[in-house]
Amino acid sequence: MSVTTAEIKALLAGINHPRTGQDLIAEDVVRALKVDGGHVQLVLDVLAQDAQAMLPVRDQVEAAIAALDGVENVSVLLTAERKGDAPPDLSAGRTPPPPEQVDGVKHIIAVGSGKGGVGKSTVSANLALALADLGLKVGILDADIYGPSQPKLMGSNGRPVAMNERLIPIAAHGVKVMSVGFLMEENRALVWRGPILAGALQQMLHDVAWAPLDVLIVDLPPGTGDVQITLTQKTPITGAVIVTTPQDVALIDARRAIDMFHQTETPVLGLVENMSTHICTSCGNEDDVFGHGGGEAEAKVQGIPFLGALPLTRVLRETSDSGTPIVRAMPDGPEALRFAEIAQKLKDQLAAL
Ligand SMILES: Nc1ncnc2c1ncn2[C@@H]1O[C@H](COP(=O)(O)OP(=O)(O)OP(=O)(O)O)[C@@H](O)[C@H]1O
Repeated sequence: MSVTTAEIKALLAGINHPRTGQDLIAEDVVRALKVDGGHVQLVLDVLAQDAQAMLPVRDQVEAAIAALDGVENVSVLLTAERKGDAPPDLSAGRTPPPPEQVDGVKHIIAVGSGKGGVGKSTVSANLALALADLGLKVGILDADIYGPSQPKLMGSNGRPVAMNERLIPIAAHGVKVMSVGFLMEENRALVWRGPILAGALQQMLHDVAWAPLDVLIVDLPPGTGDVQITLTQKTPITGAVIVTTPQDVALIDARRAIDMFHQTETPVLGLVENMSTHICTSCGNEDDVFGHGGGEAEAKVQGIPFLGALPLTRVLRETSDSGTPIVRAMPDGPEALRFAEIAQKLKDQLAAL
């Protein structure tokens, strides 16, 4: 039997924070808890002053979860803001250094979402493959610190090797892949948030042998934090694609993400509504259970292009879990065709620039 989120939370409520003596749930340090069958993933996000003391707690949590019935593997990431790190400056009148071009990359498209779990990584991976199918040379940079999912989605477990002081991205399904997940493994005891993390992103842009690429898709973490802001300030981005689900709460967060891109003068290339409708596995019936259309309406209000809607289907999830995204696994299916349409719209936009 699979482990449940409630069991994990109960376990975390039995482990105390070393400084305050409160349990980890009460202390509110648990982030991004994900239970997917026997796979458990979570982040302990702590204050800088507690980082060292929390290292053994991270190990303790990992061991305790691993010992639960039904757990196949577990990943506990410890993150902290470094003391003295200045927050990114978004104030008007700032003079950020001029953005640095990424060698041999024509266009960078950032894929963002206001809210986690809306399918941003799934969309990034399939969009990258659909763009490659249109004849473009494509790369994916997975900058999602809280849950780097491209290695799993793209079925790429290889380790990038260095050549001439640059990391060679992993080739998967006809595109190049680099993930913060590949970097974390070496130093996974503690990941500093904030500028350190943003620095890792800069490294993945500039110290990776991407060239030649027509498009680099950057799969951003959800929300509007340091990574997103640093990327938009330090790198000339062609534009951003926002992924949302039709639910109101996701749309509110999508609006925030759009607003951040506007503030940083990053063009928004369009909005994708994911999990728009549900397609029944047995009968093929398309059902409006989530009230589809919210994304399209929001795009209209925001004055940005609506790129398309993707259904929620079991095969979409299964193909992602198996490491062969649906655009490759079922290239003639309805989902792949919708990704192809979205990719074509983006390609047309890029050509018109
Ligand atoms: N259209 C869809 N149909 C079915 N399952 C989907 C669909 N889109 C995404 N999923 C599933 O939903 C889960 C979350 O998707 P994904 O990891 O792409 O989201 P995310 O927004 O990148 O999440 P995070 O915030 O954790 O980075 C995954 O299990 C994925 O397979």
